[in-house]
Amino acid sequence: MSPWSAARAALRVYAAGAAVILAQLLRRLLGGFAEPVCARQPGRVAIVTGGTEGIGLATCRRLALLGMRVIIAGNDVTKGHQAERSLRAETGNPEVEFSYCDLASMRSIREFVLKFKERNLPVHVLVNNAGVMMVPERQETADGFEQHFGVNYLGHFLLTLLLLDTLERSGRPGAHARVVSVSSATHYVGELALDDLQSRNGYSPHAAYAQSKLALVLFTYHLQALLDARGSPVSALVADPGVVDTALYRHVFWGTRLVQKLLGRWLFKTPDEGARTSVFAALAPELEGAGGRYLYGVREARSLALTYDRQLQRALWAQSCRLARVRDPATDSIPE
Ligand SMILES: NC(=O)c1ccc[n+]([C@@H]2O[C@H](COP(=O)([O-])OP(=O)(O)OC[C@H]3O[C@@H](n4cnc5c(N)ncnc54)[C@H](O)[C@@H]3O)[C@@H](O)[C@H]2O)c1
Repeated sequence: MSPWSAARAALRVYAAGAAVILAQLLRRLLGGFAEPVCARQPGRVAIVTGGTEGIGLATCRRLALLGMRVIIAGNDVTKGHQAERSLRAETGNPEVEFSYCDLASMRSIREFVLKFKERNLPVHVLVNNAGVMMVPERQETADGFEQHFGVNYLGHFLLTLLLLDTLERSGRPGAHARVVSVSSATHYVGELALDDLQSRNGYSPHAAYAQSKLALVLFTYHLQALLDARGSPVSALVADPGVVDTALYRHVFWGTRLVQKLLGRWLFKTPDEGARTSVFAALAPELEGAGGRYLYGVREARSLALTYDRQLQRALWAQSCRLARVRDPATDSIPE
């Protein structure tokens, strides 16, 4: 990627963020962010990746308050156990637990799933929430994938496919299991470099983040098409939380961090406000059986036109199966 393309990607990402911030400010002035209305969920099970802090932790809190068994899947053991303890105490729900899962390692993801499956528990909700943003220098995961692509997208791709049989057994007509993938408005300015998904030909932290979030949308729509073809009682949805005051911004331009520090309480959503979209996607009764949607706040929105391109969805899906060395559920084989 040329320096010019990298600068253009950065400008586009900051412009997308600024547009969301303005819309949020307006919404706050007009009365705030709507609450999803969801029934209690006793006996139901959720897995939330990156549930140790930020939006993920707030999502776990809301799900635990509704009586779900919540599995916090994360790569930080100390924060994981802290989150487990504090959520149990805050919500009075003893069925909150931490389980180690490093999305930057295919082996760790496989071990997490194996351990989970040994318990014969159902999964009614999988929230693919964990993420990294704008890692300044190009870094690779344990398996040699660019960090944003590997953690934000491919790790979740593998996790979802490995849990798909359990999700399919856990859902039923009228009460679909749900896969919620947390994307972002930056997907609107993202580009998918199918010939260079790992950013080997030049690295831009902004382009790499936006690409990973775009990939999650393409993945969700293809997954839904596959689920529809199989008649599976599982829905796949995208949640866009807005601009939220979390530690995700640790690597952004210092000016943005200053705005976050000084004006965050007005311009940014709180983690709990950000989590409402994930919880809406995971549980709202009005979304029953209505997968393949992009949700912003508690409403459906259109994603980037490119995300509806079936051919692009298929091409990314096939490459992802190859890279993650996982069987395509449609053909039960790893594509060539
Ligand atoms: N904060 C925002 O404004 C915003 C906007 C749009 C989308 N999002 C998305 O929301 C999601 C949550 O972000 P956040 O704002 O709460 O950020 P955060 O930094 O507070 O939380 C990110 C979580 O991901 C986990 N994580 C990171 N690397 C991991 C790995 N290798 N394995 C397992 N877990 C890992 C972290 O431990 C943490 O729990 C991300 O996918 C992010 O892209 C956030």
